Order: sequence, then C-alpha cells, then structure tokens
Amino acid sequence: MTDVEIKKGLAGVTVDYTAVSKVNPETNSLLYRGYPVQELAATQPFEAVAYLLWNGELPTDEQLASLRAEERKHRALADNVKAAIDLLPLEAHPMDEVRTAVSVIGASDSSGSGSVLDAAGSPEENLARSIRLYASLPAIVAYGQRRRRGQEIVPPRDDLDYAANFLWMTFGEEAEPVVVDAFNRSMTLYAEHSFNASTFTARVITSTLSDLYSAVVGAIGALKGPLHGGANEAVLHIFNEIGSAENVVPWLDKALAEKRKIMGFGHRVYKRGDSRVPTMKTALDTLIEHYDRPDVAALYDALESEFVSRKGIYPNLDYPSGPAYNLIGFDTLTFTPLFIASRVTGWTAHIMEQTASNALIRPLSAYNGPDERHIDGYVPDAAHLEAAERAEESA
Ligand SMILES: CC(=O)SCCNC(=O)CCNC(=O)[C@H](O)C(C)(C)COP(=O)(O)OP(=O)(O)OC[C@H]1O[C@@H](n2cnc3c(N)ncnc32)[C@H](O)[C@@H]1OP(=O)(O)O
Ligand SMILES: O=C([O-])CC(=O)C(=O)O
Repeated sequence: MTDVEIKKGLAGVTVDYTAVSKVNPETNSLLYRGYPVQELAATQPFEAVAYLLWNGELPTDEQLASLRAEERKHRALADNVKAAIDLLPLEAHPMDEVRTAVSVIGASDSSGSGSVLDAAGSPEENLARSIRLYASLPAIVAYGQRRRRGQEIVPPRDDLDYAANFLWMTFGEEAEPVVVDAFNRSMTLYAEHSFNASTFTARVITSTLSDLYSAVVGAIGALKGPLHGGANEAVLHIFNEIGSAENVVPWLDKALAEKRKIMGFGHRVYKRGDSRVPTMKTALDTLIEHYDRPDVAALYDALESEFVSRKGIYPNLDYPSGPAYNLIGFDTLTFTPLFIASRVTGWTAHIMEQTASNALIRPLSAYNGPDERHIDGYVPDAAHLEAAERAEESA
C-alpha cells in the first residue's frame, strides 16, 4: 500500500475546464452556456437548446430554421439501422438496442471511414455528425417501443417540431400541446450536466482521438446503470412495487432495513436538492392534472417526504421524470433511451470541446496487489510450454 490520497469515484476532483455548462450546488443552479436551465426549459424548443450547447449561443431565427431543416432530413429510421434493430431479440433492453443503432450509424458514416488517424474528425464533420445523431435518435427510440408492442413503424412528419414529432413517431397520434410542452421541457432538462459519468466516459474515449460515435456508444453504456440514467426506469419499478401512497411507510421500512438504494434520490454533486427537480415537478404536475391522476401525486409526495425526513437525501431529476414519462405513455424500459435522445446534445458538445483542447485522459492508480514474485515452481500448461520450447529452438 502507498500513502497517496485516493479519491474514490473521483469525488470532489476537478479534472478540466468546460464552457458547456455550470453545475453549482451552492446556489442550486445549472447554466447551459450561461443561461439558467429553468429559463431555457420555459421558453425554448429543444432544437434551440441543442444549437446553444453546440454553438455557444442561442440561434437566430435563420439559424434555428436551418438546424430544423437539417434535423428533418435525418428523422426517418435508416433501413440498415432498422434491419440491425430487427436482428435483436424483443427481450433486449432498449438501451442495448439504441447502443447498437448508434454503432451501426457510426459504422455507416462514410466521412468516418479510413485510417484511425482520421477518426477524431474535423469540427465541421463532428458538428454534422452530432446533428445527424440527435435527429436520428427519436425514430430509433420510437421504433423500439412500437416493435416491442407489435405495432407498425410510424414515419416522421415534417410539419411537426422535434418534441411533437418524437411523440408522433412513438404513439402514431398527435400529442396534446400540454403533453408536447412537458416532454420538450424534460428534453431540455436532461440535455447537459457537466462531467457526469456518461459525459466523462465520452470525453475519455474522445481523448484517445477516437471517433464521435465510439464516444457516444461508450456514453450510452455508462448512462444505462441505475446509479446514473437508469434511475428514471428504476423509479417506476419502485412506484410499481409500492403501489399506492398508503404503502410508502412499510415499504420504506423494509427497503431501508435491507439497505436498498432508493432510486431517484441522491446526487454526487447536489446535496441539498437537484436544480432541475422543481421545473420537472411542475411539468409532472401539469401531466397529473391533464391525465387526472391524483394517485400519482399522492405516491410521489408520500415517498419524497418520508425519505427526505428520514435520510435528508433529496430527489434528483429522475424522480419526477420517471412518472412523467409513464403518464405520457412511454414503456418503462424506454425512459433511459429518452435520456439518451436528449443527452446526446450535451455529450457531443463535450466531445467537440475535448477534441478542441485535447489531452489524453489517463490517471494513475496505486497498486495494492501482491508484492513482486516469480513463476518458479508454478506448473504451466504443458502443451503451451512445449510450443514455447519448439519456438525457441527454431528461432
Ligand atoms: C440523472 C442522474 O444520473 S442523477 C442520479 C441518479 N441515480 C439514482 O437516483 C440512484 C440512487 N442514488 C444513489 O445511488 C446515490 O445518491 C448517487 C450514486 C447518485 C450519488 O452517490 P454518492 O455521491 O457517491 O453518494 P453515496 O452513494 O456515497 O451516498 C452517501 C450516503 O448516502 C446514502 N445514499 C445516497 N443516495 C441514497 C439513496 N438513493 N438511497 C439510499 N441511500 C442513499 C448512501 O448509502 C451513503 O450512505 P452511507 O454514508 O451510510 O454509506
Ligand atoms: O451529474 C451527475 O452526476 C448525474 C446527473 O445528474 C446527470 O448526468 O444529469
């Protein structure tokens, strides 16, 4: 053992600068390129937020129209992506489905073929790839849900904005404005959160001068875990287990006695509540009213107040998002893929930032295995030993 100080999980370690977003637990605020996320969620279509994250400024009308036109060009599910998804078992987790789809898109991107020396791509290529991925993901997520339900694919509609079209492709009917608005807000809130585990994964992969798609595929893998993005799915499993508000106390007694983590609560950075929760909770309340589901509000409030009063640990964004996506009609397993569709904007903004100011990310470790030892006396595989001796003789 050495006496170096180990920061398990890199907790509290600042590893680089970023101009993409600022998470401030002291003021409980989150800024995207300087703008409070609450203001963006209340006033901007998700397309404008994506533009902001990539370009550093909100778009002019013309810039927004041009991004929208580009997004519409890539909305339809590509044949080879559909074919790859169709090869997967229906029981495959949708996160694996989306991860596979992104891999196929990456492998099919002709601008990325050739030598590994060209993998990282130019800023222009990477912005174009980012837009294509962000535009392609709704069709992938929507198709996944429809195929698991045995429903036909729904082609995109050019007359709908991003959020409305996403819901159209998923459900095959036009969503009510109140639902589109809540969904659009959730997309904005999920878009970016500095050096969270998935974004950091994307930056690590990018730092080797690998390509944008590989970085996004890795980020999807990191997002899947229930300590990170998978928590929005996990919240619904917990809600289903509890059933209704009156079961919260006995359920929590047992869960805490078993030392279970209560999904949707706690955060590595925010210790006094997640800056995004009030905005998402308001969106959830609108949906609860729209769908007339006071039972959801009762369960939500009961679990929150009981857990906070016992543990002093507050809800994170996944807590209100899980029930909101459930009310909209998304299948539970689709919740984290929705997170991907949004966060791909933040990931790609970070990938471009990392590329522009790169240093290979390679920390040190402190060794705590056995002291140096030698293989004398250890009997190796006889056939391997013979082959090695023959190779030595013939050398
Ligand atoms: C969008 C997002 O990705 S937000 C995060 C989504 N993840 C979740 O909701 C999963 C549930 N939450 C957690 O597991 C944690 O709060 C994390 C992983 C998010 C943050 O973890 P860390 O900052 O590493 O805090 P850590 O896990 O060390 O928790 C500190 C203490 O609080 C406890 N704690 C933290 N969160 C929870 C929780 N949700 N349920 C029960 N106990 C918890 C821990 O058990 C630990 O207790 P101990 O000191 O007695 O061992
Ligand atoms: O910041 C984190 O660690 C997790 C999180 O809330 C996010 O990625 O949105």
